[in-house]
Amino acid sequence: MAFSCQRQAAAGRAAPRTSSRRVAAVPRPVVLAAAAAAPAAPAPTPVPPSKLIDGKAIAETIRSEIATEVAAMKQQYGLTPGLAVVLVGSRKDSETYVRSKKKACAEVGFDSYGTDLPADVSEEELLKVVEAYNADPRVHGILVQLPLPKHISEKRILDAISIEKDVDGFHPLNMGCLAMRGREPLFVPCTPKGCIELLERMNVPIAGRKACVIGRSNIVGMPAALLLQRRDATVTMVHSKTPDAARICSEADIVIAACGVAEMVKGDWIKPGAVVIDVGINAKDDPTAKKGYRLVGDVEFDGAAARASLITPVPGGVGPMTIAMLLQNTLESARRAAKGEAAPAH
Ligand SMILES: NC(=O)C1=CN([C@@H]2O[C@H](COP(=O)(O)OP(=O)(O)OC[C@H]3O[C@@H](n4cnc5c(N)ncnc54)[C@H](OP(=O)(O)O)[C@@H]3O)[C@@H](O)[C@H]2O)C=CC1
Ligand SMILES: Nc1nc(=O)c2c([nH]1)NC[C@@H]1CN(c3ccc(C(=O)N[C@@H](CCC(=O)O)C(=O)O)cc3)C=[N+]21
Repeated sequence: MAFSCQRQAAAGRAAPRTSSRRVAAVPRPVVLAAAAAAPAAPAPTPVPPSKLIDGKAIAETIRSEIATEVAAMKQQYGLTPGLAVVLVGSRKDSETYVRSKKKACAEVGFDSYGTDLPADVSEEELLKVVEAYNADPRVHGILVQLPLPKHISEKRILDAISIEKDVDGFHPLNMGCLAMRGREPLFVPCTPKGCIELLERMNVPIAGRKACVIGRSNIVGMPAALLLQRRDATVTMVHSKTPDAARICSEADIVIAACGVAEMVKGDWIKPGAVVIDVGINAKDDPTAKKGYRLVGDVEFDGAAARASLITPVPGGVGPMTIAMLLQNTLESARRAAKGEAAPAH
């Protein structure tokens, strides 16, 4: 197979990178909840703002950088980046994510295209939709929202997305290039890319540090470990069959938690001074919350924050970065199209 993943300049590689600029100062929340009335029970010590990695603010900065580049691209090439989002079925969480992706597109000046299909759509029908977007020159990125219904082969659908429009970075050729030395993927998966971007924008050194990645999924844990390892961290991966996860985690300078188990990573799993990136998004019953639940991560926040030097909150940490990275990948794809870079044979 004549295939090259090597056209992308920098996304999967160690710094320096050109696709995003470092922010000089990261906006931090300034006001701690004022203790107007003393709480009846002792509340956990508030986390100092200086410990928080404000993913929401960093993602906003990135989105405004992207908006500036989109305006320039429109002027220089008369080209507007386009993202196609395909949603199958009517899972509430998927509908919410798809809505926020389309809104983010509009805010930075992208065109977005959407196809909503019923949960019982056939694999063949879905493939036709993907193929139509593959052939559409207005579309620079294609995202098929996961998970797909059981009767559809995720593998077959992800394989059908043109690697040049694979802004999720889930195609096996992009994944394979990420795993190989001397190769560069065309796109790096958005969530792990967002985790690394947070570390870099917070000036957290990665090279030579010990990292622990909890979870080994294709979309988060595995590519996160590969990205850290590409930046010369020594990475240990923990999964559901790992017998001594707490001990392994407690040796790490950098922890990326992506196991999908609410608040599994406890405070005493965290080495004092470590940096904690919590990817998890879990709904936890909370009768005091408006919706009857609140979002928590895979890390028990208060306990971990007491020991960490930096930690991401949930929500407002990795989630907004995932969307910012999706926009960044789509912009990069449009830039390649504008420059007429040759398509690799595949
Ligand atoms: N913020 C964001 O943008 C995003 C957030 N997420 C969130 O991140 C989390 C992970 O997502 P995803 O990777 O898709 O999840 P998956 O369910 O696909 O993978 C979970 C991984 O965690 C491992 N795991 C499960 N239980 C344990 C355990 N008890 N101890 C150690 N490891 C365990 C599994 O191990 P094994 O391989 O052995 O089964 C698996 O590798 C979820 O909370 C999800 O909602 C996901 C995508 C984006
Ligand atoms: N093809 C595909 N690509 C994906 O990238 C993909 C996917 N399928 N399926 C589902 C997961 C999940 N995911 C999230 C994106 C944004 C937030 C996000 O913005 N979260 C906010 C708000 C959360 C809320 O309020 O509901 C936050 O954490 O602050 C979360 C999770 C992308 N995923």
